[in-house]
Amino acid sequence: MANKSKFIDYIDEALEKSKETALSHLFFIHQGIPYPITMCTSETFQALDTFEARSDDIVLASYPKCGSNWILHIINELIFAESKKKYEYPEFPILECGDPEKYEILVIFRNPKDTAVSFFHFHNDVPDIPSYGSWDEFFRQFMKGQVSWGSYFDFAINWNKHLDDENVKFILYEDLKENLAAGIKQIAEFFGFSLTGEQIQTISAQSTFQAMRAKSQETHGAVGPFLFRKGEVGDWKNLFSETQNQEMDAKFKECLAGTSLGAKLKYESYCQA
Ligand SMILES: Nc1ncnc2c1ncn2[C@@H]1O[C@H](COP(=O)(O)OS(=O)(=O)O)[C@@H](OP(=O)(O)O)[C@H]1O
Repeated sequence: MANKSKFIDYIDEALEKSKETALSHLFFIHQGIPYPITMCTSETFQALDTFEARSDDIVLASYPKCGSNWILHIINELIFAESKKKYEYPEFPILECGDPEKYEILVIFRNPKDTAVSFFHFHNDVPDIPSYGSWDEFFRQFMKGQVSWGSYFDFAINWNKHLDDENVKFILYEDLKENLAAGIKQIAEFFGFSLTGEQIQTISAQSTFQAMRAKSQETHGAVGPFLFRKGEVGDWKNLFSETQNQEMDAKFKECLAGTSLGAKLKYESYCQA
């Protein structure tokens, strides 16, 4: 994250607002989806209606807690390796709308159980962000899609329609964990960056959870160590009850069984093993 001060200023401001916000007052609804009033405004959505992308823009789509900061870091390193230019964010780099046809889009997914657990910890660990009464309460809201940025499953159902589009590249968090260098190579190839094996190895070393967590205060400010919390696959086993497992398994089946995305998420390996 190059232009750190603006990036961190934005996060700090959102945290400052969160301090005075009760969970029951956290959301405003835009087109049926809850967004946190501490980070999004209806004016931003309105302004984005007339947003025009440049043909070489890169767009990343992610449900919260699926690894968006991980991918942003990798993209920055790839751009730096290719062009020797450190990308400077003029603003906080999250766009909520726009015409996806104009971009090459990376979409990162993570299994829904670990995503929910990461999301719960973020709310309840960061002192200034409104907490849920318990994991069970968060789980109920997550399953109803009544959390910030709405339903994981609706997000997944919508992206399932676009996975095979030419301008879309799917990345799975768990695959990246399994083989970071291979994932970085695929991302580089998708964007047409021609890097040496050595450059890919260097970026891999800088993109491990430990390396990013060590720099998290510098890159993300006070929230850094909470954002880069654990970075593991299977942490859901520490919180999910048997009933919650069954409920999530049934929801996955209902929404994604037999779909292209359903297969790509490797649910049996990461959520049932
Ligand atoms: N390098 C690397 N390796 C492995 N895992 C990583 C990495 N970087 C971020 N993470 C984990 O991604 C989770 C946060 O996701 P996001 O960055 O999408 O969060 S946010 O929605 O922008 O708040 C959060 O997951 P949990 O640790 O399970 O909470 C981060 O730790």
